[in-house]
Amino acid sequence: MRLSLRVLYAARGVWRECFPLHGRDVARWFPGHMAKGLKKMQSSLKLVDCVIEVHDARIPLSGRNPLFQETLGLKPHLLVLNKKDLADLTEQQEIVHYLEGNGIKNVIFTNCIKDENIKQIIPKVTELIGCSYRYHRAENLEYCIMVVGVPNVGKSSLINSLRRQHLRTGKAARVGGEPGITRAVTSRIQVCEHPLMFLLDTPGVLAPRIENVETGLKLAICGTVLDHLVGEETMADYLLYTLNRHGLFGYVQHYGLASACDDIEQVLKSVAVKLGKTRKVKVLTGTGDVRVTQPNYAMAARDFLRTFRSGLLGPVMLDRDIMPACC
Ligand SMILES: Nc1nc2c(ncn2[C@@H]2O[C@H](COP(=O)(O)OP(=O)(O)OP(=O)(O)O)[C@@H](O)[C@H]2O)c(=O)[nH]1
Repeated sequence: MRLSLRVLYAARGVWRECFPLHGRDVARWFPGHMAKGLKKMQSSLKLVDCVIEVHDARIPLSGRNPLFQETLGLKPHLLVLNKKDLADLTEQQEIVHYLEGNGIKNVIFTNCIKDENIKQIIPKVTELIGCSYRYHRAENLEYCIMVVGVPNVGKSSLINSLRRQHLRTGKAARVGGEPGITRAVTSRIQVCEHPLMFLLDTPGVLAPRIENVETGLKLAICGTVLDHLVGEETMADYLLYTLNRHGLFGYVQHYGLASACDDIEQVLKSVAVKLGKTRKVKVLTGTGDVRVTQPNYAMAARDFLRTFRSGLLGPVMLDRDIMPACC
């Protein structure tokens, strides 16, 4: 829900201009152990004709792992921006232009839950392979594609969606709401008969160094890192900051709040009360212990994030702040 211009105007200056980042150690959220996954991918690369990189359409310009390009970059590359149902793609053309300017020429926006645009993938991949030199694989009539990406962006869902569309068959790759469901580079999974095409699913691999804390927070609210590593209340605060700045006030209606607000404590308190998520805590007073009822902020933060991730607060473009005005 977008509020009327009058209300938005009245609220101008109320929202925070920037998110306080002090003291947040992004390195702790993204431990460097993921290099192992990348090494495995490299060793399978000689079997591969094309790399499909899946990323979250809500963050099309940030949070991708630059090592994919550096280490797997010799192969034809298709960027699939998935979860388009959750993304505000009003500026899709500008995004595509910007990516093109950065050397990413092949981009498809998908929704793997509803199989949207999935049928464009195999023809595109076939075309890319057709234009490339396949080295020792030139005689081989079957294609092998590696699917890479940061955790939880929908790599396994994409494989399952391709199989539904081209083979009319069910699930082959495990899907989950948390990052880290795929643990190893899998054996080949067939996704198409004509041309005969196989995919390798791979574990999600984050960049060893995230460029800045704000990118880290965007990746976190999109669910690419385990929530407890960042802290649900910090993430809820960043989400609130973003929604307000973008004029997305769906949360006010969703939780029946009196008005939009930029104070996370206030919002979580109202959410907790609304959801009946309170808890009794013991307080030591001068006359002894008393039990008081307090809002359960942690449960409220969890619900706020879950609601956002399921799309109930409306589509969002988290990279709007870094899109150059002219792109
Ligand atoms: N709304 C929406 N959700 C999606 C879409 N594609 C996948 N999901 C959900 O995103 C979550 C992660 O999907 P997976 O396919 O397991 O992601 P992954 O990249 O293989 O995850 P890892 O194994 O952790 O690397 C699941 O809850 C999916 O149902 C989509 O297009 N739209």
